[in-house]
Amino acid sequence: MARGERLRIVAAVLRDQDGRILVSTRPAGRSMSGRWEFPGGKREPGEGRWAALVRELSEELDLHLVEGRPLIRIQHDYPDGPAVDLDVWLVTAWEGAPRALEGQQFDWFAPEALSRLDFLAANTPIVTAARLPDRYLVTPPDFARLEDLVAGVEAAARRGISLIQLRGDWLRQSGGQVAAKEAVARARAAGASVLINGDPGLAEKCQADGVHLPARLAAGLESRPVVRPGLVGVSCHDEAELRHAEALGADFVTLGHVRPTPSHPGAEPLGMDRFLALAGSASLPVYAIGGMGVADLPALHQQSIQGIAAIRGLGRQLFA
Ligand SMILES: Nc1nc2c([nH]c(=O)n2[C@@H]2O[C@H](COP(=O)(O)OP(=O)(O)OP(=O)(O)O)[C@@H](O)[C@H]2O)c(=O)[nH]1
Repeated sequence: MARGERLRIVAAVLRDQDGRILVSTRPAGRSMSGRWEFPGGKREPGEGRWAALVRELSEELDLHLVEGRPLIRIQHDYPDGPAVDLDVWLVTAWEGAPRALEGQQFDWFAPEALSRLDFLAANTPIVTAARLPDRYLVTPPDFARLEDLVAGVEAAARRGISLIQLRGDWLRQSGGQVAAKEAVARARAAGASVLINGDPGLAEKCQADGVHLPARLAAGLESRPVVRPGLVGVSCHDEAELRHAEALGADFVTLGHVRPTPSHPGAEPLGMDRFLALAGSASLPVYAIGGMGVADLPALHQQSIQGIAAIRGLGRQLFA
């Protein structure tokens, strides 16, 4: 392999009707054998990304892939091994039942169980991307009463928004903690995870699923604030903040503002081209934030972006 050349790998995240994800072990005789990975392999010269994935899954597991889209793309340099470009797809339709054709083990796991498996080192962000949804709702700053906010969080969760960030000064004001705890409980009962903006201690008190750090708070940290399995998200606006979030061991970032947004009047937006260039350099899942809506998702998915984070674009009306 020429110096600087990366192995181009395609890999698949297959999710069954129960939300379980298919993973397999590396067969005996291969590098890093016995470790868990997502099925896939090297692209052949001249072969398209999807064509390579279809071939690999047929050769390894006797599956015929029908439909899928890019999920995440990351680069990883193994200290004693190859430099890889991992192009991971979320496969949404396939035919057949898996059969191990290469002597590997395979199994279906609930997303939260994946983090207990001994995966290849490059796979941590892929496991996170496979667990996380493509919509991340941030609560609005303006609402009439705390009860309305709690009801809005519950309504969003019932409508299938499965990742929600509670944000606002109200969190630290009278009644805020009680309301946050109630919002966490009701969202969880409806199948959603809730992160608390800016306060790991409060996240713990509210039994939330993690914390979301504003950039200025992240800047003052040298290590990840919450132990796994709690999620840590970080807001980023430029390359330095993105690199710092990666160094902290954040699970994911929001990156923006992509477009002008009423939340940050007058702030110069990144614009889509700059956003895509920065997001493409990230080694963790990235949500586009700032003037984003559900209509942006197909184009973002094509660029291996996790999804969108939004207040207005994901249900402002729920908090009326
Ligand atoms: N299929 C797959 N490969 C992965 C993942 N994560 C990861 O780092 N890789 C790396 O990507 C390469 C996969 O190529 P491959 O599966 O065709 O490799 P191979 O069986 O010929 O084994 P080799 O590494 O001994 O050459 C390996 O270097 C592997 O370590 C993953 O989740 N799935």
